[in-house]
Amino acid sequence: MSTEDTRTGEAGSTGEAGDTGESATAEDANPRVPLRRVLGLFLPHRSALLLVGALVVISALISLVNPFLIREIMDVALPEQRTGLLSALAAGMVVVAIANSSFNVWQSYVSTKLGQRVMHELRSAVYRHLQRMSLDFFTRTRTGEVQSRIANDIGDMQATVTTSATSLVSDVTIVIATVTAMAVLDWRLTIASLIMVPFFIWVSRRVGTQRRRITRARQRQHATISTMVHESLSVSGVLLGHTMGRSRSLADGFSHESAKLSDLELRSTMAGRWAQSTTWIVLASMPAVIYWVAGMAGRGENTAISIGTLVAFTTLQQNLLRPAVSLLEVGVEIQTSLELFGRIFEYLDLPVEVPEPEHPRAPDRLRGEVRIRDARFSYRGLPEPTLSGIEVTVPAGKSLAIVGETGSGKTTLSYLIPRLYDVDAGSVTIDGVDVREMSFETLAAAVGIVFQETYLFHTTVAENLRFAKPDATDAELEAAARIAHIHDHVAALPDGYDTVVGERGYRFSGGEKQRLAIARAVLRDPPVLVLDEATSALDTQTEQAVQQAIDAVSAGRTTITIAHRLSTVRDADEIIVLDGGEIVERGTHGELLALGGHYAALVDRDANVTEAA
Ligand SMILES: Nc1ncnc2c1ncn2[C@@H]1O[C@H](COP(=O)(O)OP(=O)(O)OP(=O)(O)O)[C@@H](O)[C@H]1O
Repeated sequence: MSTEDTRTGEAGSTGEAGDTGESATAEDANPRVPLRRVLGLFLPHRSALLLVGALVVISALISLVNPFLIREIMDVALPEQRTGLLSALAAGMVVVAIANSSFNVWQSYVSTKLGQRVMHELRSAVYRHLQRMSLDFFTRTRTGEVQSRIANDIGDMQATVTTSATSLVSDVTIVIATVTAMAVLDWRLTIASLIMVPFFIWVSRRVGTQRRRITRARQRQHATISTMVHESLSVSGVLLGHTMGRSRSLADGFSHESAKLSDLELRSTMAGRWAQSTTWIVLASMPAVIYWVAGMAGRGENTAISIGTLVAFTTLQQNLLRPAVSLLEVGVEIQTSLELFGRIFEYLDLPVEVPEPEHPRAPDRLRGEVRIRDARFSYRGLPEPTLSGIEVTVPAGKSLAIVGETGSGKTTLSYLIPRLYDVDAGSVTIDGVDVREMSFETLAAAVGIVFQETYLFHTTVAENLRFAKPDATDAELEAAARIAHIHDHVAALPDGYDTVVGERGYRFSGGEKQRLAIARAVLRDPPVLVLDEATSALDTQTEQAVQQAIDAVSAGRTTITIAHRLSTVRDADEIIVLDGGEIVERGTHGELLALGGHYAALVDRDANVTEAA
């Protein structure tokens, strides 16, 4: 455990690289996201989707009515001075405007709700999936990276998906309907208007690709910034930064990364702006072209275009302006969101390395016999196995101590029991059932762990303890705290069990935090207790307090202790000595001393250290 913590701790000095602790997933990969997969997310909401589509089409069609009313006003009602018809047509125009706006509001409500629902499902799915990832994933991935994908990527997607998808439908409908209406009015003017379309499509695609590239870089930069904040502005990060005199250089490093993000944001916003402006200018000049074409066409016989048609036509053309420009923008936005979807799908596609069995088995009665048979385990990427040929049986209620040099594999072995990793070969069973066959719930009920470094949430003592057992009564909390020898301390605090422990429990001392962790572990009353002993980091008095707590909670349970101080393992029923991931000696304290091998040497060294202290 300690080795691992140091590694992540070192990565905390993000000031230099910002990219330390790179994710296991290949960040440079650019997986093409199939559009079908994105659409698949919306499929379960077919009815809402259809409603949005219908509303969009209706409001687009309604907006087409006005030009025809205008034509009637210009060509019939006004010249023929038919006041009744004029009033009806004018009233019609007002009704159309009201109907159009009402449908728009309704449609934006339904579509935003739909978009938010899909994003919420995606966010939850990613969180749920990441909860199933093994420890391996988290030791390789920057926490800020995970945070950033859930917060920034999905957040940005939300904006693009909800607005882009609806404006896509709406724009396409308006464009098709308007062009049809234009063709009904006059096909020659329509052709003259559409001549530039292929050019616009080409421009949009180019800008889209460019934007996608910038988005990828931008989201990665977001993740870097999140990681830096997460690592260097946490209690541990600040402690390290201050004591190493690196606060200023961390701030400079952050400033550098922040400037990079600003630059990327600017480039992302500006990508394609020139193309958009050109499009706007061309479309806005269209009426001029139309008047010119109409004027020219009007010189021949039988080809004159009525003033009404001309005004109706240019009105339609103005209608086209906004959706046409927005369509080009939507094309670019879709490319952007595909990139974001890609980053999210990448996480969703990560294989679950420690899967929960579909048909779990549970021991008839949990007694707490732990058996490890011929177990082998290798960390990914390491050439040699970290553990091999491990063969241990701890009868229910007995104690096992694991000792060995630093890096010999003690912590790794303890991880195999609660299935933080799965063995590569061999098996781990509890009361005769392979841990791989147990549901996570059964396993958690069977094994309680106290890690070397205590992790507490930024909430009250009571809430922290209840994390182990949400329905625990106050009396149960107190009983657990008493066993762990921490009740008196907590009760003496001004707010007692309602005291907020502070970020990661920094408002408690090391020994107090450990005893809280012990109380938390025994609250569930697990028959097996794994203790990664950290007493070496504590002073003698605190160590005694923690040891008393450990002795108290160990009574009647199977305990597997990773011992860093040999004074604490004398009474263990069995001691195994690890060396290079293999068991090199086993027996009781007396037997191992008599053997005069590794254990005796370790005890010797430990005694010297204690004496020297
Ligand atoms: N996540 C990991 N990925 C790769 N290698 C790891 C990982 N965790 C530990 N190791 C390596 O596996 C070996 C065993 O580590 P482990 O933490 O089990 O040792 P330990 O005996 O508990 O040491 P200590 O007494 O210092 O806590 C070490 O060489 C360590 O560097």
